[in-house]
Amino acid sequence: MAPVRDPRPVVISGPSGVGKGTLYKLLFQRYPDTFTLSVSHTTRGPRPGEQDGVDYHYVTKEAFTELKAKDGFLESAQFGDNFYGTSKATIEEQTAKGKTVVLDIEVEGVKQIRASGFPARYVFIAPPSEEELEKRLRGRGTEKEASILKRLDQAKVELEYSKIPGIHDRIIVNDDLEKAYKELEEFVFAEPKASA
Ligand SMILES: Nc1ncnc2c1ncn2[C@@H]1O[C@H](COP(=O)(O)OP(=O)(O)OP(=O)(O)O)[C@@H](O)[C@H]1O
Repeated sequence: MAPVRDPRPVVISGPSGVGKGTLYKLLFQRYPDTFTLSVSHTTRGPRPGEQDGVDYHYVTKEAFTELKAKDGFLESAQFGDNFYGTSKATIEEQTAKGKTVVLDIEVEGVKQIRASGFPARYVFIAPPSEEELEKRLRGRGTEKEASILKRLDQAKVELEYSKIPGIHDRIIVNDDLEKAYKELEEFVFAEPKASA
């Protein structure tokens, strides 16, 4: 098992359909004991087949609000009636077990983590083009038309944000999958920079 030399969690962002999940799942497959995906808190109920502590930490609205008031979340968001968040304690526990935590986060979450000053490293996965992104989203076959259009709109916001210098430590264009994967692998195993 190749050791990760930089203990900071890896924050992966990028537009929906760009291939983030595909890329980090490859990393998990090839290094099963090294990485772990951050488990978020949510106030929504578990769906059939989902497991507490594996898919999410399922909590009540009261518990969520209390943790948020105590500054317990690295980032949090509301979708519909439900709250979602990444707890600092969860990341610290997973890191203490010797795992490198991977966070799959949308742009608002990236801004919040940046603002919190929590040590992390940031990688953005970019599509080769907006046309290719649309093709992948449609090709995946998981989304209805309205959802595809919403995701493409959001993609424009994410791509604009990624152009601001200094936000991400690395931008990887996911054109050829194996090539993009190699770049991700190289990034996660890199020596920490002296300034980091
Ligand atoms: N380099 C690539 N070339 C071609 N197709 C790809 C490439 N990478 C991923 N794909 C395909 O693009 C689709 C979207 O990938 P994936 O589900 O990993 O995206 P995602 O960024 O995790 O999306 P979301 O944020 O919505 O979960 C999948 O069908 C995947 O197989």
